Amino acid sequence: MTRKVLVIGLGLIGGSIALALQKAPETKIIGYDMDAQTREHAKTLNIVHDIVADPLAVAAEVDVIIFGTPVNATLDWMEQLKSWPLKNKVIVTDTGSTKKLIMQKASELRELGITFIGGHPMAGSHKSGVLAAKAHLFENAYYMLTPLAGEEIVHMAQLESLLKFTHAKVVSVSASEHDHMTAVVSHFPHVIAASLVHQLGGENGEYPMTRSLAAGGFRDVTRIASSNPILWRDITLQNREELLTQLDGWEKEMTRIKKLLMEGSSQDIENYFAVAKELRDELPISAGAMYTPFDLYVDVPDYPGVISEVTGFLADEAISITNLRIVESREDVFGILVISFQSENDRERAAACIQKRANFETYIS
Ligand SMILES: NC(=O)c1ccc[n+]([C@@H]2O[C@H](COP(=O)([O-])OP(=O)(O)OC[C@H]3O[C@@H](n4cnc5c(N)ncnc54)[C@H](O)[C@@H]3O)[C@@H](O)[C@H]2O)c1
Ligand SMILES: O=C(O)C(=O)C[C@]1(C(=O)O)C=C[C@@H](O)C=C1
Repeated sequence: MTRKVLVIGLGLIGGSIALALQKAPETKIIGYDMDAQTREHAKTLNIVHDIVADPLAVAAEVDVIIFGTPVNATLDWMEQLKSWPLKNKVIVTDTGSTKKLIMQKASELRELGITFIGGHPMAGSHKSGVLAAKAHLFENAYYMLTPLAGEEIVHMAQLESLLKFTHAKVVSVSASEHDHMTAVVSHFPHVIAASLVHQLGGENGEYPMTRSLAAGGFRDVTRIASSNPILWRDITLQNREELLTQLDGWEKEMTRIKKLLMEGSSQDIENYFAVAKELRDELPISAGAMYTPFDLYVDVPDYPGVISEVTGFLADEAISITNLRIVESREDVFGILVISFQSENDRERAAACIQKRANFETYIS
């Protein structure tokens, strides 16, 4: 029997989930977005199998509903769900970056016999919209589920059996743990990134050249400030308390730095950066769209043009690469070229292509 999945909100996240879940057997993905052009793109780019102009039209026949909408819009949809003619066994979930308010609303749905299990894939990008969607966006990323207390194991298993096609690492946490942890690693850094950009904006009058000098460091630290403001407005409103707690901690940290700058010895200052470096270097490797673990090591002989030769082979076979670097660890006539790919499949194709075309040895670290 075909399982029907309705995805509401077909932007970066909803579109990526829809693409990933197309790999699930006997599963039909139906999409809805409030934006007509997004619906059109989703259909022509085959992001969904079918598109509807009104989700209510298919509500009674779907087995799973996934919200890929900004978190305040998700709350509105959850309210509307209460009066929809849903299947008894429907499982409803979301992808939103905040969970406490959404799970409060989920308790109201439970009273009406509707199963809602909160979800949040910890991968994304500053890009938004359906055109940025990618099937592999969640590969190896954490995917947090926030079930209500006492959620039936069979419901969890049903949802996980579908989400496994995202190739994410599914974990369960409570809604309040979720909102605390994401405030630390995602929501508050977002506020800081935006504040740094505002601070740069303040330089425009007297030092207009400053913005032209914003190179790697500033760009790395502020990339996320280019995200969709509506998304972040909603996240901030829903996780305001945790953000205020983070802000208190940040103010204390800034006071510590101020004291360090005014009174600290050069050793104190060095220690401050050394401890930060150690903590940062120990972070587990990130997954998701920006960082992929799909590196291929290639032993390449040291002659001019060898790198463009290798990348040319890959281009000939339409294998896209996400990053490229050379490891300078040896001094003999070979070097190690490290090429990153978006997926396991791309890496396997690349290894086969390089071995066939150049017979350079390839290996995975
Ligand atoms: N961007 C990220 O990095 C990221 C990562 C993980 C989770 N999330 C969460 O995923 C959700 C979607 O984020 P996104 O990055 O895909 O945003 P997006 O802006 O790319 O897409 C949102 C989509 O929802 C549609 N939409 C907005 N309001 C709607 C409504 N009321 N009804 C139907 N459609 C509506 C928009 O037209 C758009 O297509 C958010 O809840 C966000 O918190 C985002
Ligand atoms: O990589 C980015 O651009 C993101 O902002 C992704 C990011 C994050 O902060 O890590 C943003 C919001 C999400 O809810 C999950 C992931």
